[in-house]
Amino acid sequence: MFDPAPEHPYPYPESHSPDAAAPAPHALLAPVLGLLGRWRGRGRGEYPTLPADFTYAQEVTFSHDGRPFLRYEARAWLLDADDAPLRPAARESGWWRLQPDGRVEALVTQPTGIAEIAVGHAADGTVDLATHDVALTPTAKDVTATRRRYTLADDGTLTFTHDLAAVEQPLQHHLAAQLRRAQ
Ligand code: HEM
Repeated sequence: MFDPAPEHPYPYPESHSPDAAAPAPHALLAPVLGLLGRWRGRGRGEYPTLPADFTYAQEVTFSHDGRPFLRYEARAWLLDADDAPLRPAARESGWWRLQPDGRVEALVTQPTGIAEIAVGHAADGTVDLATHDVALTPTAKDVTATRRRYTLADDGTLTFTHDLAAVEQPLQHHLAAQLRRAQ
């Protein structure tokens, strides 16, 4: 006989903001407290293998459940010249494991068959993550490295830049976006 589990005893959805009722953020999240929540904004992208630059919008969410890691989720969609949505673009999700001294270990997976492990540092409103390892499914594009930088400015703008080494190209600019808190 199936014995159903009791309802999940911990708050769901996970806490999005530092002042949410519960749970309290873990002390190791201190360097990334300013990122908690949902962000939305526009960006531009390019890569030497692509025929043209592109403009996109993106929504990014950082949440926590009281333990020393962030849940990370990002969804992008391409925009046409009139700001209208063209089609869904990259999405990814993962975990940022905060270590003492602001060190960060991140695990990020994408539906394009790419799983990244990145390491870096969070301090003073900036998070800088660079590839430690990449695993690819058999049909994924050949991504060898990335670098992701998030910078939170005093005016509340979160700037994101993403460098990419892939398809035999060296590490170089792929994306830059500016995000603001979304409701
Ligand atoms: C906001 C997030 C992103 C957007 C809007 C974006 C957009 C694009 C676009 C429009 C293309 C051209 C192909 C297509 O039309 O689908 C592309 C290609 C590509 N992107 Fe991104 N991308 C994003 C994030 C990423 C990330 C996180 C990675 C890898 C970690 C990545 C790796 C690649 C690769 C490998 C290609 C193929 C290049 C080629 O084969 O010539 N992208 N991206």
